[in-house]
Amino acid sequence: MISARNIRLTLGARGAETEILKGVDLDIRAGESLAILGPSGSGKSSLMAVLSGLERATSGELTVAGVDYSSLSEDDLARARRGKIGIVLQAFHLLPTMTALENVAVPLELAGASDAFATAEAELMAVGLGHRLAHFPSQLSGGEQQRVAIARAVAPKPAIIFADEPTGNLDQSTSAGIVDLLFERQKSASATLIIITHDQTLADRCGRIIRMQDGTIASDSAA
Ligand SMILES: Nc1ncnc2c1ncn2[C@@H]1O[C@H](COP(=O)(O)OP(=O)(O)OP(=O)(O)O)[C@@H](O)[C@H]1O
Repeated sequence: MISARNIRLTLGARGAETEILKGVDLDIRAGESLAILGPSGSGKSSLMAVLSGLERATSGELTVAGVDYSSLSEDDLARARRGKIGIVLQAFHLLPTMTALENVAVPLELAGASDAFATAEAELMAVGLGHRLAHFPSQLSGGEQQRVAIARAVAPKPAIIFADEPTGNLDQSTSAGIVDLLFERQKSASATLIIITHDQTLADRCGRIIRMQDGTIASDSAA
């Protein structure tokens, strides 16, 4: 599903560049669940940004879901990503002026789905929010907002779901429910799941754990 060879990422102004990813090699099979662990600043979010097509690698080869990302422009990357990749972030990034239903349905509609609202409603029911469709983000708890974000990420039936610290802003019992949901939705969509986390218990639920250290993969093992 993902094949990365010698991925390097350098960011910053000329003369003050920082090499953030220093030659990452990684293969991820379809349907795998993978946790990315590592100290703050080791490059986890940067690796996710490159693998999900949000950021272009400075050099290296990258194939995602059969598409050669290394040769695509930023615009083509955005097109390649659409519908194929779902992203869940720590800060839920819901649009405050839209209801829960609209937050899930509108991106589907923009992507051309004819049954966007029906699909969005079904996804929100699946994450236990059938009774909160007309609520705005400010009227939802943190855990509920993250459920909406998961429904939004999964609704287009992406091949890959990325989650960056999906429970970082939630208390422990809410987190457990969110993690259950992520794995359940992954199974139901037969998607590949890649989670960045500092939580060893969450990592242990993934089939595979990689550890980043200073822009490289320091270890890669079955959980
Ligand atoms: N635009 C940028 N320009 C220069 N350096 C950057 C830029 N973005 C990130 N960095 C640096 O790249 C390094 C890796 O950052 P990254 O966010 O990928 O780490 P991380 O492992 O996800 O950390 P955390 O666990 O704290 O989120 C950090 O040292 C960061 O300061």
